[in-house]
Amino acid sequence: MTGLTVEVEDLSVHHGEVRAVDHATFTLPADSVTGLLGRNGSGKSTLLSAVASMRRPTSGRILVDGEDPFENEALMERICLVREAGDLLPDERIVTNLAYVATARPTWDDDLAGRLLDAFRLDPRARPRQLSRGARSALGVVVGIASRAPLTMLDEVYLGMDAPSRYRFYELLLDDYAEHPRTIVLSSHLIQEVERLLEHVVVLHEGRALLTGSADELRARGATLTGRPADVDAAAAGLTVLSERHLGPTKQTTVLDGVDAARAAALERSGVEVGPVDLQDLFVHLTGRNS
Ligand SMILES: Nc1ncnc2c1ncn2[C@@H]1O[C@H](COP(=O)(O)OP(=O)(O)OP(=O)(O)O)[C@@H](O)[C@H]1O
Repeated sequence: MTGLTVEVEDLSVHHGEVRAVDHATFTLPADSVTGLLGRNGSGKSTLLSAVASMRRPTSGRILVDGEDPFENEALMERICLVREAGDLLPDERIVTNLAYVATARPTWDDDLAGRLLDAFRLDPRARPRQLSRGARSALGVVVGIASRAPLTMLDEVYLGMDAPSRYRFYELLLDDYAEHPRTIVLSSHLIQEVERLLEHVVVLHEGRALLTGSADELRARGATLTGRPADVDAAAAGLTVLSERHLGPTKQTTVLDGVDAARAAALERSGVEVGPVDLQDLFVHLTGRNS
């Protein structure tokens, strides 16, 4: 089973007067991990619920594996959207809930679900309503990973999970993805944490897909310049500065555009180290303005 491709064309989804998604266009490649990055209220959840066919687009088009997902039952069992706690029945035991999910998901792996419950120390006899917020989120993670859906969308599933649990989640997701490639979308604003997982990125801002591409392409749009402060300042002169940090006697400045391979080589020769841009810096720069 391979992952599904998602094509979003000029998509708008309104909630009454609110244009939650506003003429967004992008493609998610099959068998990749995409970060859907955006500030609060940028439209991430609305967009994902439209792809999962829980909301009808106001205009524009969504194609999943070339088909419209709306009321498409055959496609629905291949698409899994996990929001907090995975939309489970709050008063049924976890084991009962998972058995119910399994009947709806042909790709469900029961052994994996058991191992994930152990990893997050979730008692199968517990009921979702009794769980702490972080444990409920971990249960959502179990549903999302063990479903092994060809299109798996995890909408800020880490809410309330502490740092060790979140890192465990990233590790378990990557391990399973390596063995069973599929299309995974992670919506998040914890960019520094998820950055290393991402192969592809869509930055949503005020409902629009502001930036989309492979994570490496986006990182190559800027550069970090590290070295003696005077040398770094000279190298960054005239460029758009995204951030500046002092690291003991050295300075690190992140710039956008303007550092091609030839310029990077010249800077390296003059003692300024050139590295890729941090996605977080790029994200803050692009979405920080209230335009
Ligand atoms: N059911 C709804 N009715 C009216 N407006 C809504 C509804 N759901 C979302 N919105 C509005 O649509 C916009 C996008 O919300 P959405 O939840 O999709 O964003 P988000 O990027 O997922 O946000 P967050 O990161 O805070 O979860 C916001 O302005 C929000 O207030």
